[in-house]
Amino acid sequence: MTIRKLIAGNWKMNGSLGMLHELDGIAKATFNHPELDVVICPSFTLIAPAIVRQPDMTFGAQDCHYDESGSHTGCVSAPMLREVGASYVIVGHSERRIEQNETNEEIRAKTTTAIANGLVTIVCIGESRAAHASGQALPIIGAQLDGCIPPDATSDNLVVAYEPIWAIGTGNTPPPESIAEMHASIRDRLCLLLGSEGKKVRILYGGSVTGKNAEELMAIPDVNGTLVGGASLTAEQFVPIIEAGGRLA
Ligand SMILES: O=C[C@H](O)COP(=O)(O)O
Repeated sequence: MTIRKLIAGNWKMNGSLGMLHELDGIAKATFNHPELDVVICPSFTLIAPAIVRQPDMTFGAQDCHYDESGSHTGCVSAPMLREVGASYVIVGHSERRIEQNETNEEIRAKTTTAIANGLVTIVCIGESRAAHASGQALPIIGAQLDGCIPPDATSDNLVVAYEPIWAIGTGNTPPPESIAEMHASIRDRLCLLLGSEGKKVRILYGGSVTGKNAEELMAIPDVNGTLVGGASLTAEQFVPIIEAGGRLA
């Protein structure tokens, strides 16, 4: 089965109005590769201006609340994201799990609300360096999937991103055979949780993806794209990743 690849850029708490010109080169590469999906997830404040700059590109957010509205100072809801034109949302990124103490239960609630509001939801999972070193990665990933994935999610509205925490922003990536083992295990779990839909859900790899390693990483079985942090911030670094995806599509 061929699964359409997704290249997602997570700008994290970076970027500014003055940097949106980077989207021009990214858009050009995106439109040259209609066989791929490309999404940029800037900060909340940049989503609307990014859409004004490149109205034909796809944009997402980096989080949303599990309630649709209410007394949650400083938070942003899924309907608000849809209203400004976001199509995707990332939930459960390890930086939020660690800094905001987000639990699997909250992440599942956010995923349910995001999907109900028409957002394609990228659920992040990944093990710590300590868990990796002690051989606990597989059970931890399994528990995160069991805890975070709503039972009625489908391949149209759910994406899973495997990001080993120790690979994020470090320049280190796991060996290809280890990524292959992890993605195969995630695929098996998704099939258990979602039945035949689990066979089609896109599983992204994230953690120190660059233009140099993207093709090798996306050639690994069951790696259906990438979630890119640092290298998504400029066209110079992100376009080669889009082109790598295009060569494999
Ligand atoms: O969401 C993106 C990931 O945390 C990866 O970040 P990175 O590409 O800077 O390692």
